[in-house]
Amino acid sequence: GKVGVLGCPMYHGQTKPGTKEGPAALRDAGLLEMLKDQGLDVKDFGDVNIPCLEEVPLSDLSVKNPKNIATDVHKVLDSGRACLVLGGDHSLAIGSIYGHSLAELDQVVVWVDAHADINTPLTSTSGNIHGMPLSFLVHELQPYTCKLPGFESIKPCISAKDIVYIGLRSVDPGERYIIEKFGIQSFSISEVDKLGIKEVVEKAINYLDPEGKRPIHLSFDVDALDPSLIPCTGTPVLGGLSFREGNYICEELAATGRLSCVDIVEVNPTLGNERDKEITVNAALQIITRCFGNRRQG
Ligand SMILES: N[C@](CCCC[B-](O)(O)O)(CCN1CCCCC1)C(=O)O
Ligand SMILES: [Mn+2]
Ligand SMILES: [Mn+2]
Ligand SMILES: [Mn+2]
Repeated sequence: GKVGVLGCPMYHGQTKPGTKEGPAALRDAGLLEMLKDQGLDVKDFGDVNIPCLEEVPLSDLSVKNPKNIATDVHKVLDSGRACLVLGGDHSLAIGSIYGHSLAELDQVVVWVDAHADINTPLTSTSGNIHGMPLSFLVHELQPYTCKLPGFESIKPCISAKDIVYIGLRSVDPGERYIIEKFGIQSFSISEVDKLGIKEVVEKAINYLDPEGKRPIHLSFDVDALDPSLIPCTGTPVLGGLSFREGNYICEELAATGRLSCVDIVEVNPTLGNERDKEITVNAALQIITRCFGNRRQG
């Protein structure tokens, strides 16, 4: 398989700037070599240009950010490669999902996360954009939200029925209302406990794409995994997916042969000591290799 790797050192979606070190931490730990060692044709497209907040007024900045990300993701996909986006905080998904829609109109989205990330600017209690990305992208939500200055270039591009959540365990009241109102399919951690990860993944894929022909966008927030596996992330929530469950999800999505774009987000190497960083980066690297065909059978 052919993979294009895009670093996206986004940190403006939340208050802990260390997420801008995420791409470097994954590359420095040997990500590209690992992917090549499993037989992939890997091309590194470098980092998206994320202008730093200080100099650029927010309005220009947000126009540029999602646009840069969307443009670069579109370019990777149009080069015939699957796109691997290394975050950076989860606000980057505004750009990566929009960019995916420029290359493939009928993508479906698997959102693996402890959080729903679908607050609108009006329902958010934190004001952090990494808690809102889906609200900019979902057609049905547009009458209920507001356009942030500078986000004009981002058009909603997915429908509520094209999203499935896996791993939810920290959902805000406004998000719960939105999920119920638009019938967004979600498998929370309690459903993972009840059904088991095999049935959750089967149901998720069959719900999104029963005919098995639509490109899949996996937006994987590492905080979906248990904090013991990912000590270096900004918004940890106890009782997450096990390492095996996380690996299984990615192996099964890769096995469809339609995994077109993968975001790996919210690695923040500055949170925790050297050992914590090593644990976090190693877990993230394993997850990434499963997205591109490497299965645990050895
Ligand atoms: N829902 C939160 C967290 C978003 C996490 C973003 B992700 O998934 O990309 O890491 C949290 C809201 N917060 C929860 C505790 C009580 C105060 C509000 C928010 O800030 O909107
Ligand atoms: Mn195109
Ligand atoms: Mn999260
Ligand atoms: Mn997230």
